[in-house]
Amino acid sequence: MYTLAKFVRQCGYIKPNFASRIVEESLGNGGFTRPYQSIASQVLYGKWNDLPKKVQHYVQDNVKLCKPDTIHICDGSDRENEMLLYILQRDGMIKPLPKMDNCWLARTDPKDVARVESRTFISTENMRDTIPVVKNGITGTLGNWMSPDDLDTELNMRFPGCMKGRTMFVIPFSMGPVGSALSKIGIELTDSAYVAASMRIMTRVGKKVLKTLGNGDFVKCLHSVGAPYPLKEPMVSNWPCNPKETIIAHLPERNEICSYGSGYGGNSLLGKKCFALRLGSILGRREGWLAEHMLILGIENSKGEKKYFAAAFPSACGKTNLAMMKSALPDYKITCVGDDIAWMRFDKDGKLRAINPEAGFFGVAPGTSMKTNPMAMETISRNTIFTNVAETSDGGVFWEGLEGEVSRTTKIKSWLGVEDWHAEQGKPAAHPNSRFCTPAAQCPIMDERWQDPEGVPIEAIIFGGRRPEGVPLVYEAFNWQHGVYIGASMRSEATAAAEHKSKVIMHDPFAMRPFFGYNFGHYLEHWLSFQQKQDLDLPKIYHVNWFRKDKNGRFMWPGFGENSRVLDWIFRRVNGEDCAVQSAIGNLPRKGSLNLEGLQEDVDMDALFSIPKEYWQKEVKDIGKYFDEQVHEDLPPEIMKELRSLEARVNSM
Ligand SMILES: Nc1nc2c(ncn2[C@@H]2O[C@H](COP(=O)(O)OP(=O)(O)OP(=O)(O)O)[C@@H](O)[C@H]2O)c(=O)[nH]1
Ligand SMILES: O=C([O-])CC(=O)C(=O)O
Ligand SMILES: [Mn+2]
Repeated sequence: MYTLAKFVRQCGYIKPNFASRIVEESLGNGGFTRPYQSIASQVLYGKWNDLPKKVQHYVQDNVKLCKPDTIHICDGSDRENEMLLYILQRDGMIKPLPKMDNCWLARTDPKDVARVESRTFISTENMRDTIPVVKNGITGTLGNWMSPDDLDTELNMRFPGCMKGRTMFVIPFSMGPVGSALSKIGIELTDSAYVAASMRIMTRVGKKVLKTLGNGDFVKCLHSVGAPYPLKEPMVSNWPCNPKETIIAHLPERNEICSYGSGYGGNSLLGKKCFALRLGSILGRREGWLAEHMLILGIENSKGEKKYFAAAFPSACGKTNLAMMKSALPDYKITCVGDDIAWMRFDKDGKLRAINPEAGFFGVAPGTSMKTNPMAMETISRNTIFTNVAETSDGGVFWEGLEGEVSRTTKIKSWLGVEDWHAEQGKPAAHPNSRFCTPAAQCPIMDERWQDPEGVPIEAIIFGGRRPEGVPLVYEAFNWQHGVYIGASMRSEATAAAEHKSKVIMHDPFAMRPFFGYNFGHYLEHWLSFQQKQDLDLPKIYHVNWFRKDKNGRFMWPGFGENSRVLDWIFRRVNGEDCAVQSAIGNLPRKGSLNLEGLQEDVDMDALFSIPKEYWQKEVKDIGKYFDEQVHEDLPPEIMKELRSLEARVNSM
């Protein structure tokens, strides 16, 4: 009988820990590197000659450097996916979830669960290209710069021989629909089958990409878990990584990304944050477009009138949930174009057009339920890789927020492997940054134009964050420049998406603080530049806050599907409806203009929309200090002008 196991064996895949040993035995030379034969003979899967010359050179250079035992050239086929999953399962990195359809659970080393911002660097000749020059004596918080020489030293300490005993996967991928003028191609080299299987979901992978690429240029993405054989330390949860040596490096001048030591998605799926946001934002500035940490949604009313909005909220602050919400207002239908990243460009008619460069969702699991996000629940019911969630005794998944949706008799095993987990034990069942990785095409409300190579026209841009105090549910910018100021002054409670202590209120301008590819001051100039251009249809700009809390620490607004009430108000504003009143901070909904029909919960609207004067005076002061210290001389004067006008308006409240 022809089995997958047999096929995998025939291809020559051996367990990584045995690979080097076998090479060692067969060579009888103490296990040092295998004598250099031809690179083609190292290829277990795929054809070396199918690779364009430039790609061959890139692979060749890095095979010499990283010394993998074998090479796999990804073609994106279903059969390949079965192999990847088989290998991952065999190596104990994932296990099947039999209650679901082709779903898998990965548990990481608990030291490798989130993005590591402190180890993320951008390297350019000129420091000021990358980060603002901060005020004397202040530590910068708007990105980490490293000189190319220093970075080379860091990389040379890590990459040589880093893939020994492992297979190198060569992943040709397209960010954006293959062949669209707005899309870009990358090649990721990785020694992680988990990354290969996830990239297949998150991006468009395969032969078509190579064909489109031809001998053109691509973004070079090198990734290693940093755990060559023989291992220096035993693996935890069969999850290879190297947290002590982790580094995520960007070399925009060489169109290159090098990530070492972490297998976690945000650090290892290099098409996402590293390429689509950090390098993307640099390209955007150079070429006159925008790469943003934004969801894209479609909203259609009962008259068949349709608009598209983009929204930037920091990590784990509600993009996925807004992008695929089920509207509480029966008059509206929401459709999803993307949940995390938007590439946007003004077209020849002056309309801002957006594409979602991704093909999947790498979404936060906790909090997702039939009640809060039924569309996500449907999406993740099949072909999904879960990471660091808890599992149920009947072969399903569990996380905080699903309490009402599992039967009382099922037992729960926590993400750390604690059997018979109970909430009373005081630790969460799932890691707060546990994620699902799932194909976008499976979402029942994908917009009919989500893969449109032209992109969709954006009519409103929404900023927001977790603001427990002082910030109303929604307000509207007076104009583009004021809107850019609002984006620049964004703040939010830290979340588990990165290594920061959660609940601290952090500045997170444009929800891009961890993702700026270049100097934030220059980024602001780029945004402001659009108001000088003739005949652009500039979208209206808003700020929302679903996370205001009352005295008892409870959310004042029910959120999720009820957020459609805010989208409705924005929709009508974009249509020019007179339903706003001016306030010191922006335009607020006129009393009674927010549609509250059918709202089940009692909401104290006055409290939800209040703008406490002292709070805002402090806010203005904090933001002024932040700009002065962190952006300093790189702050465009227009932004300071906006801050001063806000201050004057707040003082005269
Ligand atoms: N209270 C409340 N919580 C929300 C709301 N929307 C989302 N959340 C919760 O916030 C958390 C993160 O939400 P996501 O939508 O996954 O965040 P995201 O912005 O897509 O995050 P990244 O993928 O990290 O960029 C989840 O636990 C959600 O359940 C809301 O309207 N109200
Ligand atoms: O990159 C990640 O790990 C997931 C994500 O969307 C974010 O953190 O904003
Ligand atoms: Mn994100």
